[in-house]
Amino acid sequence: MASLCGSIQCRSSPKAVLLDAAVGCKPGKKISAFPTPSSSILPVLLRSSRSRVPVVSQLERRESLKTARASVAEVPVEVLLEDVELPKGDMWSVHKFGGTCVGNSQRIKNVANIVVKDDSERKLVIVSAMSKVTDMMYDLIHKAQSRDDSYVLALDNVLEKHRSTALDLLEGSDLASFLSSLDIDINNLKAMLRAIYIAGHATDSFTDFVVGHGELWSAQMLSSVIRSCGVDCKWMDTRDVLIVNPTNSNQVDPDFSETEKRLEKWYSQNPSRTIIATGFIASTPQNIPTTLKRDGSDFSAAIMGALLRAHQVTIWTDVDGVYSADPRKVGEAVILKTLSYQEAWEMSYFGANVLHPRTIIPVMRYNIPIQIRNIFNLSAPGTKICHPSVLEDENLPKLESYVKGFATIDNLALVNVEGTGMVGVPGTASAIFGAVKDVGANVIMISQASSEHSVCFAVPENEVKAVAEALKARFSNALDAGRLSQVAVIPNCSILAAVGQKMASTPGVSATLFNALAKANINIRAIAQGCSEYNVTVVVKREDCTRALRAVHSRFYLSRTTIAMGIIGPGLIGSTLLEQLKDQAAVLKEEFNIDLRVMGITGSRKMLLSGVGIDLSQWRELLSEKGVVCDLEKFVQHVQGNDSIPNTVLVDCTADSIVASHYYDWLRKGIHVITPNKKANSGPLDQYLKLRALQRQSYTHYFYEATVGAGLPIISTLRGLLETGDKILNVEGIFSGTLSYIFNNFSGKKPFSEVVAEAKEAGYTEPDPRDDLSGTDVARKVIILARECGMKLELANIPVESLVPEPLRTSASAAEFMEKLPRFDQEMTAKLQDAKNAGQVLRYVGVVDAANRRGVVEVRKYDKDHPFAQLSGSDNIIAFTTTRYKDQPLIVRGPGAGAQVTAGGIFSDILRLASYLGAPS
Ligand SMILES: NC(=O)C1=CN([C@@H]2O[C@H](COP(=O)(O)OP(=O)(O)OC[C@H]3O[C@@H](n4cnc5c(N)ncnc54)[C@H](O)[C@@H]3O)[C@@H](O)[C@H]2O)C=CC1
Ligand SMILES: N[C@@H](CC=O)C(=O)O
Ligand code: NA
Repeated sequence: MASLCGSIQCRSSPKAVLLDAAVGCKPGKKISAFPTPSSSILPVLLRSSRSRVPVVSQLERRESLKTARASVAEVPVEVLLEDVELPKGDMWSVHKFGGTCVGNSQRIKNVANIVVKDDSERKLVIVSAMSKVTDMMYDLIHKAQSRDDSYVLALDNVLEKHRSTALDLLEGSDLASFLSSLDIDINNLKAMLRAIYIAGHATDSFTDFVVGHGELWSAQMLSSVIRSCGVDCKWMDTRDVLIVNPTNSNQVDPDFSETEKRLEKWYSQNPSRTIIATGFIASTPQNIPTTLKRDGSDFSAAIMGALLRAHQVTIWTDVDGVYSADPRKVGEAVILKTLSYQEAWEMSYFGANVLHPRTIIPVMRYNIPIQIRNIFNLSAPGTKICHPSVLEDENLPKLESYVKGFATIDNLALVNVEGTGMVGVPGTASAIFGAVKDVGANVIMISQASSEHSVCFAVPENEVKAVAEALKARFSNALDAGRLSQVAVIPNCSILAAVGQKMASTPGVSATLFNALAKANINIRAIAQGCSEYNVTVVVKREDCTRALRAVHSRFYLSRTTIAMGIIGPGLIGSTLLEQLKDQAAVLKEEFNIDLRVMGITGSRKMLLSGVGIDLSQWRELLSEKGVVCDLEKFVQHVQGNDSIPNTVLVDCTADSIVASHYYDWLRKGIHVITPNKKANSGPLDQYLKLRALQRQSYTHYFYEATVGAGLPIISTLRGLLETGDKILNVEGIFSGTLSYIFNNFSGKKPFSEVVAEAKEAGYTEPDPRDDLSGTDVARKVIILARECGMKLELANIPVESLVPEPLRTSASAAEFMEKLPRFDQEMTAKLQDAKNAGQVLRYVGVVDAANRRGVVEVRKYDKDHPFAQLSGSDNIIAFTTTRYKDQPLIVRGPGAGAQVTAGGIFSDILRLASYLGAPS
């Protein structure tokens, strides 16, 4: 029989018995059959040409052939084949192996191995051309029709690739058969390409005929290898079976009933439990070769799976399955274990490299699952695409099961047709889309609000010019008359779609999606959701698309809440924060789903950058060994420009007003800012107001709890009072950890300068301790709280009593100041003695006098039983007197300076940010 090729194993199945009887061999004994030219369609193509190629198609020959030639132990014998009925049902499993799966001889052996190991009763295997071969074949056509002689050489390369693969794979008569059939094919191709060369043109069917050869060769080689493993196996040229009708959109529609008839007939003449069939290629009802176009082999497998009512169609590829988002854009994308047909459909429509939607339709009719598997990672279970009722319970977090994945389409433009003249006018939409159709543009998304003032739709960017021109021409009267105000084009857009079957009828999914986008500061240009609710589609600026994808992906718990952090100023506080982050990172990841990645650390001289996150156990060594000259702009770009992380925060641990002056720009870029640095909030009022206004307008966060009272909840307490409608009358307190420590410990036993040195050593002071002793630091805190209460004060408005001896105020450096301070010890001892004599203690206090809208910083004397006199260590104490807390003020007290508590306050702001960005609370 025509397609018997190589050796086959006799089996004791009914069909095999028939064959066994015919050839007189026992089950298990090998028989061989002669090959036949695979290019069975060629004569059909050339029937009307004057070629010397025989004009009887193999199909026709097969019609008339009632016998097939076979051989036992290489001796040809005639085998009489009787019609055998094609069994259908779940005894069949269908596999499809793409080009990379059969890319070389070793891979073809692997494929054979997988096929042999599949213990299904019957198997049909669709195989693509070896990788790159289809492109090589298209290149032959291209060269020949451009009259480029090098097509001859290129054809030799095609021949050589298959010859050498066959030499690796096959031997004996199998090899001889294949090589002889390959030679015939190549000679036929040579003739055909010559004809194309002379004509300078290739028709579609000529092209389809040529390019389909890759599949013919890989199917023949694979079937030979499988037979050599002792498995009864035949190869099928699907052009003899698969019949399709071209549609006008460069697609084809399978003719299922004709294909079924032909498949049954083919099977009756080629009964086998394992069939290796060519993917991609098919014929028209007139037996003209054609192809199934893009992703054609998947489609071949789906059609065959449906016709056989197979229990499963496995699509073998080189990825572990379908990802929740493009893994090149979202590093944390996960493989989905299951998808419903509709979900797979939507994902692939929106650009996910899943399956072409049409591939799903044939199998969906019979609820046949499609399994996507990685041929290079057999341990990965892959993704199963099936009816929603059989989706496995994956124990996924709730939201994940609602939204399965996200996909994007780039290079789009939005067209907005706007005007009052459209309202209530039937036919407007038809006229708009009629004009779009006339220029052959593909409308990807449509959105129209019910006010009917505008119709907005997305088309591929390269089609938008023609669309806009067509619309302007079509509506020129309406535009002139003002019934339409504009046909506007918004270029550089992308679509982001969230896909999930369970989104239907689940409130809150789109709210969560939009919320995640808002929090990532991404503006949505247009929205569409069909009433199937399987996808929610938004249009965003192209430059925002990847960030948008990451933000929504991370929000729906497909990945952790991941934040890219940049730490500026790894001094005392900064380095303590890095230490705390290092210790807590694993717990945050595992228990709270928060993944904090320090992507950069910059001091004032060197910076260290990382693409994945700095190893915090050795950041000091890395900074000193691998650090580069610091450049704040580059640093910020790097931290924000990370590939896989949607959220960025810069943590300013300096006391630098220049660093603080960048906050506005950073927030505008969507970068969150967290800081213990008081310079921005106590700096020039106009800049402060601008910063806060920006912060309120956007979803970008600016947290600065540690600027007052270090880790103590001062800002948050004040906010809480104000936001719940309380009225602040007065905030009074000891705001300086340094001064608190000094006054708590300066009892006269040690000189004043020594106590100051202790405070510095303990990490309570500002980088320059004069900022503490001068009262400036306290004045800044008073300003910060006053402004928080809505008072518009500048630092200069606060009268401050300085403790820095007059002659030291102009010392060149903090070090010089510390060195000279002992000269003034006696002066301070005298002040202390004055207070003691009066039975009182000295305390350095700051006051926000909200009632009188002023602030003050001064040394006050307090009785020894006053709460302010009871402090120890670096304690701060802050008393809020409000309308609600009038008789007894609300008091917050505790250590208000020091590395651990300050870094802890910053850390807690970072976690607040994570929770605002969607981490579970
Ligand atoms: N020490 C404490 O208890 C508290 C401190 N703070 C604030 O924390 C901040 C840091 O204080 P410390 O760590 O004690 O100071 P520090 O002097 O130990 O550290 C500051 C670091 O910033 C670096 N730096 C300065 N300018 C820079 C620039 N332009 N770019 C990059 N790096 C730069 C310095 O080289 C230094 O490493 C200050 O704003 C301080 O007011 C806030 C609350 C409590
Ligand atoms: N130097 C400051 C540190 C906190 O802001 C202080 O002493 O309070
Ligand atoms: Na605080």
